Amino acid sequence: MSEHVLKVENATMQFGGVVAVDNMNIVVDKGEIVSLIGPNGAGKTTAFNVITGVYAPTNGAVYFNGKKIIENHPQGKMKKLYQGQNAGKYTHVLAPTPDKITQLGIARTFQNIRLFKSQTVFENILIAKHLRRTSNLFTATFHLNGKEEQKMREDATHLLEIVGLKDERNEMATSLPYGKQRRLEIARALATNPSLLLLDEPAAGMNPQETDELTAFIGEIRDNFGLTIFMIEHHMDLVMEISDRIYVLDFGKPIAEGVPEEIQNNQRVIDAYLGGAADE
Ligand SMILES: Nc1ncnc2c1ncn2[C@@H]1O[C@H](COP(=O)(O)OP(=O)(O)OP(=O)(O)O)[C@@H](O)[C@H]1O
Repeated sequence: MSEHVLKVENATMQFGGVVAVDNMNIVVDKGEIVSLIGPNGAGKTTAFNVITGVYAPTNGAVYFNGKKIIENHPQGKMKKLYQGQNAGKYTHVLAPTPDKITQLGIARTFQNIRLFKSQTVFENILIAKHLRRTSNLFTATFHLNGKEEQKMREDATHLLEIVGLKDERNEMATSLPYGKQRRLEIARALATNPSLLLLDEPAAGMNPQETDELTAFIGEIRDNFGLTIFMIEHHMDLVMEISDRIYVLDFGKPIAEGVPEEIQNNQRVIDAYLGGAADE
């Protein structure tokens, strides 16, 4: 039986009194584009932060290609609170750092663009390629023989061609128009050779034309790079057009899962989200 590329099991993330993610179960299969939607503050980014090792979950586990990569079980008083959810299933804490997650083959973009600001387009890609080899930014640029370095440069050039940024290669990353900065950020994530790509609101701040281009671009990179994509997005046109399946979060809990048509017609979703919070 083939394993899910991503499986989130009973994940709970609590910050003091706020339960940002509440016993969440999600699976994403190979080659799928799956979206995570929900009103502001529903817990979507927190879910990404759990999957990418930014936060160790209060409870639960994350599997990547069938291998458990993250798990936690509550201690002390919390143990009693979460006992019902996993009944002693988890035996130890496994909390890899984000760079270890990247090295496993999971890449991510952020709600706010995070490019290396004082570097060119090409350098942004090259640094990301080095980071796949080592998590240390300083050693990343050393310890390579000429051949390896040459290969990385060729790969970076090739990647810029594929994503349509080769003409901008020597421009400063931050001088690019907004839509292209987003594209560069995705390209930089691709430079780490992921098999799973997490996109956090890739269309945030984009105009309709940029959003249309991005929609096509996400489909293209899924096909060209054999990717599995898990995406948070508020632009419903993009979500409905491109998603194979959609999960809806409300107050940290998944309230629905299904293909776009099912989600559009789900009364609970309409009540919780589409009726009020959608921005389109
Ligand atoms: N580090 C943190 N410390 C305390 N509370 C947090 C932290 N991160 C998130 N939260 C809270 O968790 C809840 C979920 O936030 P989160 O950012 O995950 O929602 P979201 O669905 O991504 O929202 P948006 O669509 O606005 O980006 C919110 O109530 C938020 O205030």
